[in-house]
Amino acid sequence: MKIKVGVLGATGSVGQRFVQLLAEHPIFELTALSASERSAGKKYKDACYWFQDRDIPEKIKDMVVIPTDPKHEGFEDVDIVFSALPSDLAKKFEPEFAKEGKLVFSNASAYRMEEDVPLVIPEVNADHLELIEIQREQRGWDGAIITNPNCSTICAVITLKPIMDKFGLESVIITTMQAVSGAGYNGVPSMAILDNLIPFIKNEEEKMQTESLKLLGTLKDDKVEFANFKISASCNRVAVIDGHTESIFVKTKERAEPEEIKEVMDKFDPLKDLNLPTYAKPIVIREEVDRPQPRLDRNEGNGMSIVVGRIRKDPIFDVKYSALEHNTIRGAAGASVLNAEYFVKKYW
Ligand SMILES: NC(=O)C1=CN([C@@H]2O[C@H](COP(=O)(O)OP(=O)(O)OC[C@H]3O[C@@H](n4cnc5c(N)ncnc54)[C@H](OP(=O)(O)O)[C@@H]3O)[C@@H](O)[C@H]2O)C=CC1
Ligand SMILES: N[C@@H](CC(=O)OP(=O)(O)O)C(=O)O
Repeated sequence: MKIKVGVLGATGSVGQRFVQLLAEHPIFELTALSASERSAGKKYKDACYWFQDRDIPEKIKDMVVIPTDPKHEGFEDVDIVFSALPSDLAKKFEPEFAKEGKLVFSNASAYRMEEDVPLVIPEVNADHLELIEIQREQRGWDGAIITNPNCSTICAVITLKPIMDKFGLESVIITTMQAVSGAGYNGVPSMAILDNLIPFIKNEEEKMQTESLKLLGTLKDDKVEFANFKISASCNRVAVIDGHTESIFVKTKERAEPEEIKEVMDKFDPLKDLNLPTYAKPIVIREEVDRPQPRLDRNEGNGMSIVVGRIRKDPIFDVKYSALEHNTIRGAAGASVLNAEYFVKKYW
């Protein structure tokens, strides 16, 4: 018997990726698609401006969009909802679903930094899911809110985790080159980005500099002690449709040669024996001098692998490398679905 699930904000850019990942899922049955009142009552294919590279899954096309209301009949037998809502709407709606006993796996930033809310990448800090019991006690609800991080943070932190475990981290500097899909379908006007680059993404650097320390922190006495390495991010929007590229500079506590960094990254695969449907090897190393590239590498592991290349000595830090992530799959919808798959495997 599959677990019935819904998507909140199903017609948006991240919502469409959730629909793609969940339409034919072996564990989850997608039975509820919600959006705003202006979409409610319409068939999904009529409510949504679909812009993904494959057509709307056949079984989804004629599903009727429902209001984002946990008391609506369409949610009555749904156990898990995936939230693709913008942060301000997530702040309002997600607790309503948790109060109704639903598990909310959210891509939105609204609750990520709350002390009792797990901010999770299952390969990195799955034990933080234990915060759910604290959350339930403190907030008095039977459901829970579980969040995945900001897309650019996911990319960097997955590559930093094996380095931190083996060599420790002193300082990290990250420069991002982020795809326009990160801002949603209408986020960046074509006239603003064609033949251009924008050295600003609102709140992005702050998110990377805080979420990374929570993710790589330690769960102790029912709260997360943040990691204490220094981290600085510089975020840019570039004329790429999908795929965030990051230049990452690392100063380790113990000396580390590029070959040693490559080895720990390549071996990093803590979920490999769990048979999670959305799982892919978290880090794939490319040896070519000019990789990774978004157009060539973003679909590695069906968009769930981080592709790393150019691991090399740095004259100021210890090592530097390039990392690439599919920002709407590994960086958003895929991150939430993997969190839910891991939760079901371990706690259901
Ligand atoms: N990691 C990444 O690369 C990306 C992350 N994001 C993040 O994901 C989130 C969603 O972004 P995105 O998909 O672009 O957002 P969109 O604006 O494309 O979609 C927003 C969704 O929310 C729904 N909505 C709007 N108003 C209401 C309302 N009043 N009540 C209920 N539902 C409502 C919309 O429904 P309707 O169609 O009816 O208006 C739509 O389904 C954001 O937090 C964003 O920061 C976004 C893009 C990519
Ligand atoms: N802010 C990222 C997308 C993202 O991950 O946003 P959020 O942190 O709200 O999920 C971008 O624009 O590329």
